[in-house]
Amino acid sequence: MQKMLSAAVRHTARSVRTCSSYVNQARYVFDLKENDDTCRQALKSGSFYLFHNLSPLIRKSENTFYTPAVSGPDLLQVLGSCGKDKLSLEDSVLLGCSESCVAEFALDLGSLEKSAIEQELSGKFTEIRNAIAKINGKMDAENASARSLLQWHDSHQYCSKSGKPTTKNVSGSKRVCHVNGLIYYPQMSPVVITLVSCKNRCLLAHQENFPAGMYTALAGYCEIGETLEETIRREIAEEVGLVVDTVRYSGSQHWPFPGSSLMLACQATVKDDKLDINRAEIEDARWFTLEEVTEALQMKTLPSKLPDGTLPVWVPPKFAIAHHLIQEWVQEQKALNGS
Ligand SMILES: NC(=O)C1=CN([C@@H]2O[C@H](COP(=O)(O)OP(=O)(O)OC[C@H]3O[C@@H](n4cnc5c(N)ncnc54)[C@H](OP(=O)(O)O)[C@@H]3O)[C@@H](O)[C@H]2O)C=CC1
Ligand SMILES: [Mg+2]
Repeated sequence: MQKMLSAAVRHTARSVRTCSSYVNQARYVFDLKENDDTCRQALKSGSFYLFHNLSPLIRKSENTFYTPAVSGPDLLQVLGSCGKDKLSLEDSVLLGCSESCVAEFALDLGSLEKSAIEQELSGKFTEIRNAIAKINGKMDAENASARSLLQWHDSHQYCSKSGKPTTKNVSGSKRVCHVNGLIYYPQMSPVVITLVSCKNRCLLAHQENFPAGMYTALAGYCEIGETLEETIRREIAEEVGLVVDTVRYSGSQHWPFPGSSLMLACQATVKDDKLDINRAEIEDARWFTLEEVTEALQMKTLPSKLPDGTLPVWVPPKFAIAHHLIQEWVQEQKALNGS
């Protein structure tokens, strides 16, 4: 009995510690956002993900690349030798905190000479999509939300009502106009991305601005006043002339290109598969079989040309939610077929 009790206590203690640890982290981050002095203090012991004009710093260790977290004191030293008068730790934006409650920030060093900092930090500032490809196709918070936040601050320097400069709070969770008190919070646009299917085929589309050969699910920005389902119905009708029958939510992703979007991914079905493509928006849209989609999923980004000079169809890489929507459909089809 005693043995069972202590096992139960141990189990409870472990679950409480895990839960309380997440709660502690969430509340610590909330405090950092709300309280300038707490955040100022945290900057000294925080860790920093560094960017140069929105390109993240990546470092190579043996054969792998990673985005290094630079400590506050190390960063101060770099700023000291490369341009202390141009930037300070307070120009950073808060990203969150580690499990051990070390605050994590992002700082864009775009006003400093790139090659000098790269040398100091033993890394390279790399265009974000190339950086993601190098760090094993992972797009984590250091890249996604950091880029969106830094970009938002850069483009919200002035109040749209008074025309006067806005000031960021220490954490960067908002900007304030001191003339009229207006508060600006970082914004993102909701976007639906829908994989439409009809019986045993799914619809993938290619836009003029996509890389050659890349086909993906249909996407579109939500308009004010619309529900998620209404946006899906409208976008599918606008882009390919189909009437959506059913919609099922699948997942979501923060997407930092070109600005900051919340991608809401859904599976949808239609009863009638006759396409009427809106060529102003979509260059091509086609129904694909399970075999064709399975093959496209296995293709590497930018596959080599076929003997006739064309590129085989490929789909977005794993860091895009489109990839997971397509993979989900493939798995469901295979389950239906019993394969
Ligand atoms: N993560 C993923 O897996 C994927 C992400 N996406 C992303 O989804 C997003 C939307 O897809 P897309 O097909 O282009 O969308 P839409 O079909 O809605 O067309 C884009 C056009 O909508 C207009 N628009 C309306 N509202 C906005 C807004 N808030 N921000 C920017 N443009 C707006 C713009 O037109 P105008 O410039 O004429 O004003 C823009 O060119 C893209 O940013 C794309 O990167 C797409 C596919 C996969
Ligand atoms: Mg679209």
